[in-house]
Amino acid sequence: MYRLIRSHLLIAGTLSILSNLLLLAPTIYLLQVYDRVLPSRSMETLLMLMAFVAIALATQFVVDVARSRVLSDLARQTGDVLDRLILKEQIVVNAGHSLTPPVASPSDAGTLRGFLGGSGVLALFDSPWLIVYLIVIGMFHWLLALIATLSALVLVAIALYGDWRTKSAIESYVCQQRAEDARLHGYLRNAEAITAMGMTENVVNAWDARKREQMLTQQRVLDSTALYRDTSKGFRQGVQVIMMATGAWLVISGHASAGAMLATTILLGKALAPIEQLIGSWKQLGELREAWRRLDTLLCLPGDENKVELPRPTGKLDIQNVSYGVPIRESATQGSGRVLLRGIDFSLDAGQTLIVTGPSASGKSTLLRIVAGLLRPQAGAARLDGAEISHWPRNALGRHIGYVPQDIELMSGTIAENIARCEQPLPLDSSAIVEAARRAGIHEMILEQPRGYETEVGAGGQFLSGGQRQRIALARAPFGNPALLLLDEPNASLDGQGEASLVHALQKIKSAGITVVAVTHRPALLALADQVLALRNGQIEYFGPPAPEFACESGTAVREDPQTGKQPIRGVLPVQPPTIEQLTGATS
Ligand SMILES: Nc1ncnc2c1ncn2[C@@H]1O[C@H](COP(=O)(O)OP(=O)(O)OP(=O)(O)O)[C@@H](O)[C@H]1O
Repeated sequence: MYRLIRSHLLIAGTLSILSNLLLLAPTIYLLQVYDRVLPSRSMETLLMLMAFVAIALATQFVVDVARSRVLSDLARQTGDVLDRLILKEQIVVNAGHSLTPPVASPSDAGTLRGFLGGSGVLALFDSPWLIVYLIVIGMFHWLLALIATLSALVLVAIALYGDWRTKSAIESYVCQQRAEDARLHGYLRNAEAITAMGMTENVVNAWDARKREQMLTQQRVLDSTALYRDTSKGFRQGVQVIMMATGAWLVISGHASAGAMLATTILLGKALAPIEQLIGSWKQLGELREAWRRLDTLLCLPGDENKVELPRPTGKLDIQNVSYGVPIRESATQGSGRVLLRGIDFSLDAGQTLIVTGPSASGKSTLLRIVAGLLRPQAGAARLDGAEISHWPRNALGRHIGYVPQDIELMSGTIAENIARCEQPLPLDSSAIVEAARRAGIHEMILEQPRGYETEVGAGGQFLSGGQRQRIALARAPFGNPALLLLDEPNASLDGQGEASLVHALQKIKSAGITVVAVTHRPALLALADQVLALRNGQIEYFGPPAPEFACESGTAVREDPQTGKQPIRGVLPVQPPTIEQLTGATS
């Protein structure tokens, strides 16, 4: 983090030194008026002093404006860098279906931006000047310096005590706040079901109960901060009275001048002001500290910078003894967990089509996510053209992969933008977009939309039907000619006609030499299969070419039934008897 903001901070720090030096001018002016102008009654001296202080004040104004500009520029620049990183990390974490939330959230960048653009940062810059002011007070009289030092120590002690008392409360409510934000997001995603089933009141009540708890914690922090702020304010005013009284006593006993008495009282006020301001904004400082810690961790996360970009793969896939597990939700501890895939081992030549099937929750989508590089197996390796998938730079790998997830949500934007994978600006030559739509058999469907390819799909694609969303996702996947196409139940929302055009599209894709891995429960895609993989309980039950009984006729898988003749295969594909060890060498 420091590296990101160092240069701006150095400039702002230098300007702060200048500003604080210039801040001494009015005090010197006051001292001179009292101790020199009044006894000598010299108008020239007064005019000279006025000119001196006017120049100092004007310069200070310029320096302060410049310092604020530097800091607001820093807030904007840092925000830009962090916002990008945060969004990237959130996408990666969500794509990996991780139980651990993203390291940082957009509100962390907002907190930092707010702090850098506000008065809190100025108080931080000004507070070290306390020592300089104390030295200057000491130059007038040691007793005044002693009072000032003791009062500064008391204020610092109040600040540290306040920090100690509120730290854990701030941490806990920031944590609650993040969990609530995630929950709120979940409610909004499920708005349709919530409204349709009359769950709105229940959801709002549940949310309200949790929010109230969070608000109570926040209120405790605010109350304590207000208490420390008022205490420090009262204390500072009391100290100024004592300081003035001591100054007056020193003047009466001839140890100091009247000017020194006033000057030191004013200096003390200036010295303590930033500390008082910091105490008053302790809640924001606590939030900033939390945000800073998370942003720092985010910036330290390993990126793709050092990964070597490999040439375009041919699409040969080697899944070598892959096992994948997740920690148990309740304990969320590493070590003990649940195995979702165990000893998955198979290879697919470039250009081959693999149909993955198996009962619900057998691990099909999990396997697909591993092949897409979204999940990293704990054991074994998934390789694309011999290179471990996790070793690929994420963006480079993505260009070679077409992926249709099980739950399709399109991005806000036009149909064309969605097909072109949100490329900005859209390619000038839109023939690739139209070609992708034609290949998926949706060109005509798109032309029927109100604004054709320019039709807005709405948030998540809400203006389109489930089948339309699926077909646009199917056009997007092979856009850019990837080497590997991964489809998770691509025909789940399609009618007979849609399924037939999907089969047709996949035939074209297959003849273009693209490797395809498609998860399906339905037999229509079997006609395209070079290999079939059947999973059960996270293990391979069958891997090999479609067995003879999976014969396909007119795009429909059929099996010879001794009694009734050829019957279409329905539901889950029939699988070989479990010969897992022979087929995969997997150990359970
Ligand atoms: N992020 C996760 N954390 C914990 N468990 C998970 C996670 N993702 C998947 N699972 C579990 O892994 C198992 C396999 O899920 P997966 O989605 O791979 O099954 P599937 O075969 O694709 O099922 P379906 O055909 O119903 O889509 C399920 O029991 C699911 O609960």
